[in-house]
Amino acid sequence: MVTRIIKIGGASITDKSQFEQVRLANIDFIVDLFKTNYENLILIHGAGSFGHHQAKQFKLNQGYLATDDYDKCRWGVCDTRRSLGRLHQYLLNALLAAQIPVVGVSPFDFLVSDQFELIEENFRHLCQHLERLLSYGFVPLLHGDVLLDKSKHWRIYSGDDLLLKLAEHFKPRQCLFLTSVPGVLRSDGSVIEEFYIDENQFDELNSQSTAIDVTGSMQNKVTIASEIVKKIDGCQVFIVQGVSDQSRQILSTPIDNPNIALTGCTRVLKK
Ligand SMILES: Nc1ncnc2c1ncn2[C@@H]1O[C@H](COP(=O)(O)OP(=O)(O)OP(=O)(O)O)[C@@H](O)[C@H]1O
Ligand SMILES: C=C(C)CCOP(=O)(O)O
Repeated sequence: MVTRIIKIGGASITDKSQFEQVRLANIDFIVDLFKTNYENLILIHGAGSFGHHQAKQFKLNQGYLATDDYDKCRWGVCDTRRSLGRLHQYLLNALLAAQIPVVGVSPFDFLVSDQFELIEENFRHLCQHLERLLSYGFVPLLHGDVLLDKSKHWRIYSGDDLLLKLAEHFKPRQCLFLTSVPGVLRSDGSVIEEFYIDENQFDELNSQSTAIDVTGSMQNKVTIASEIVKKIDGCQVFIVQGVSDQSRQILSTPIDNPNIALTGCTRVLKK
């Protein structure tokens, strides 16, 4: 049984406007949230400033295009994964220092797409591996990654997309997206506290869309969060600032409390 799946957004632990700039104090704050409730937990982290820059430079989310220099793009795959590995290491160090029995798991080692498509069969081995880790009491830490693709050589796979697939399989009680902003914001900057999937609209904030991102930023997050709410009955879904009182409150409230009511973050809901 999985209680929670949490995506630690790259924006919450790095400065995405800079190349490979980690925010160590933010990592410590977020790790502290899991110190006493890490049972049946799956963690995923995003790339932030460790990966999005290279992925954009080498256009990795388009796969390999015949017009591009193959060796250069292949190098981009290697460098993106090296960079992701650096951020992954920061998180592993902090989680282990907090006595959380974490082990790293890379989607690259398990998932191979075809024409960017991933089918259920692709996830079988990964999910079996995660089930075994969880049954032994480990906390798996996965991440957004580069995947190999049978037709296009490679693709980018967001931690948000991975969260949806794992949620479909494990049917957790709660999914959290920790990020750098309080939640889904309106164009005037106020937070949409209850985002109803069939009613609310997502407004892209132009002023905030300058950070480098190849996986769709908040818009993709809202789409994924909506899919989870649609597909998994009873799963609480929040988009919340990683370093905030709200994230602390959510993670210190027993999961069985159906009346968890918060201000200053977004809960994604269906009517
Ligand atoms: N309407 C909006 N509401 C909230 N954030 C928005 C909105 N429009 C754009 N954004 C941007 O989306 C960003 C969050 O998406 P992003 O994908 O960067 O988060 P993340 O998951 O934490 O990072 P990563 O993808 O690196 O893991 C915010 O930092 C904000 O700048
Ligand atoms: C290699 C990359 C850029 C993975 C992106 O994953 P995300 O930050 O979770 O969207």
